[in-house]
Amino acid sequence: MSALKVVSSKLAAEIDKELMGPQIGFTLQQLMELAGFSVAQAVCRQFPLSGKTETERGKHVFVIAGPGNNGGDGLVCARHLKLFGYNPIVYYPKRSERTEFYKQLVHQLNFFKVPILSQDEENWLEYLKPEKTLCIVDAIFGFSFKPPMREPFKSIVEELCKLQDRIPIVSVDVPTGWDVDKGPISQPSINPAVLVSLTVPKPCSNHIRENFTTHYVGGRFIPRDFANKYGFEPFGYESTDQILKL
Ligand SMILES: NC(=O)C1=CN([C@@H]2O[C@H](COP(=O)(O)OP(=O)(O)OC[C@H]3O[C@@H](n4cnc5c(N)ncnc54)[C@H](O)[C@@H]3O)[C@@H](O)[C@H]2O)[C@@H](O)CC1
Ligand SMILES: [K+]
Repeated sequence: MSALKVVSSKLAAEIDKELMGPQIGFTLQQLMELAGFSVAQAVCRQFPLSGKTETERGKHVFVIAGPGNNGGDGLVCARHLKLFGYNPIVYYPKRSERTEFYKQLVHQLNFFKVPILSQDEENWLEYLKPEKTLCIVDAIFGFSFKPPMREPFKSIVEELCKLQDRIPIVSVDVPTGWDVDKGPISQPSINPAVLVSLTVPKPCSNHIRENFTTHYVGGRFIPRDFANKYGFEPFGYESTDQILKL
């Protein structure tokens, strides 16, 4: 398999900054909406509800949201999943006070009656049972993660690693705990069943397990010349799709 075109964590941060800079003028909210929407689409593509029994359709999609923008993508994803007929439930243990915007995303989840576990929920693992859970959306950390991981996420990720053989994990942008550039640097590590790279894959995506992880790219929000400026070709999304299987 030829190595994918990837951009480093440093370049990914620069791309983000330029997209939201004065000349282009995207807002974070716009990009996050498209990012979360594309992750929801990847869940639908990978775990379609059509033809499933009532019990299967009722299973939870357990979304774990971290404190930064990767977590924000997870909150948006949960809202779209609800609209798509799924049964999302959100665990958001460390809520960002950085901007009002994150609180608004939580209000929107309440509006859609998506359950959000309390911040200090001790029994969160009760919601993670193969017979009750369709998949886990790992929206804990993305391209700004710097190891080593601090609590409470260290313990959370350890628990996810124990469960991942029985419940598939969908990682948003970067499998949580992986070094963005070097891949899995400590054990145990998350091995996602699905990785949704946003805008362009990061170098760590070259370490996903072939024949195990399905890799999508999402976050369809840049024109060709901008992609070329950063050294990659735009992805061949079809029609109105927000994701492309790589
Ligand atoms: N252009 C794009 O591709 C876009 C990317 N977005 C998302 O934004 C993400 C990047 O967001 P951020 O820059 O906010 O960063 P992250 O969400 O990756 O992480 C930042 C947060 O993690 C904490 N953190 C970092 N290292 C830690 C450690 N070792 N232990 C505990 N906590 C730690 C930081 O204190 C901060 O709160 C991307 O990966 C992607 O998911 C979208 O929301 C918007 C558009
Ligand atoms: K992640």
